[in-house]
Amino acid sequence: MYCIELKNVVKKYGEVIALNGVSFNINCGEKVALLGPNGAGKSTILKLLAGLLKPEKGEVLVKGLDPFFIEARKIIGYLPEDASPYLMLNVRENLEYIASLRGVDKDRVDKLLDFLGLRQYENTRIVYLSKGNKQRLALALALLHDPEILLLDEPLNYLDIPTREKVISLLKSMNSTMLISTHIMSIAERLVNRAVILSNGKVVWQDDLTELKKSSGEEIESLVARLMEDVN
Ligand SMILES: Nc1ncnc2c1ncn2[C@@H]1O[C@H](COP(=O)(O)OP(=O)(O)OP(=O)(O)O)[C@@H](O)[C@H]1O
Repeated sequence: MYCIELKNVVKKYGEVIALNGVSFNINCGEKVALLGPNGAGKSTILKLLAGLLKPEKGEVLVKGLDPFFIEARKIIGYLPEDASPYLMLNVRENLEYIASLRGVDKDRVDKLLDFLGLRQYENTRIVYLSKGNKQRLALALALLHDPEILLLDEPLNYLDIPTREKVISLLKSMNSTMLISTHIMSIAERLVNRAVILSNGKVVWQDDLTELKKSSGEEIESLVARLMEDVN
């Protein structure tokens, strides 16, 4: 069984066709980058997999389950593009609240506070956090239950360089199945083995990034840009 499966998925927002027959699979334990120009449909795919949207047509499965099911939600960690934790709570309260819902030990909250450099902000309300620190908290919330399946929308947005490096090492060390949407190719190259490239709501290319680089000899950034443009 695949850990992530999309079969001929069509998703519309009113008249806008965001996804037009998208199919791809991800094996359990695999780390895959979701690449594509602005508006290609990357965030929509992650929202469908997180159970926040339903497709008009086709099937979206997480370990064979509809992501709307509680059993699926338990094993998913989702970092939205512009995460909005509970604004009236402070950093620790946000983490402890989600930890209690997920049945996670409070030690894990402390570990993540330290790892992500949030200790000094633990009593700060979200409205007073910088964008980077809000992103650190959003990452902590997605990672809290050590999820089997991680859906990350631009995980390194707003983070400073040392924190980026820490997060990259952490993600690399995890055994979770990951689907990571990013515009930063160097990060995709360091984190994943395979990429799925979307354009205009369709998969236009998917394969092993190392093989692609080897076979073309071109810099990966320009190669991927060309793959995206060829179909526009
Ligand atoms: N809530 C919405 N209402 C209407 N249209 C939407 C909505 N959300 C997304 N869209 C449209 O759906 C398409 C896909 O959007 P999506 O956010 O999935 O793209 P993306 O690849 O994540 O883009 P980006 O790289 O710019 O974040 C775009 O045409 C976008 O304008």
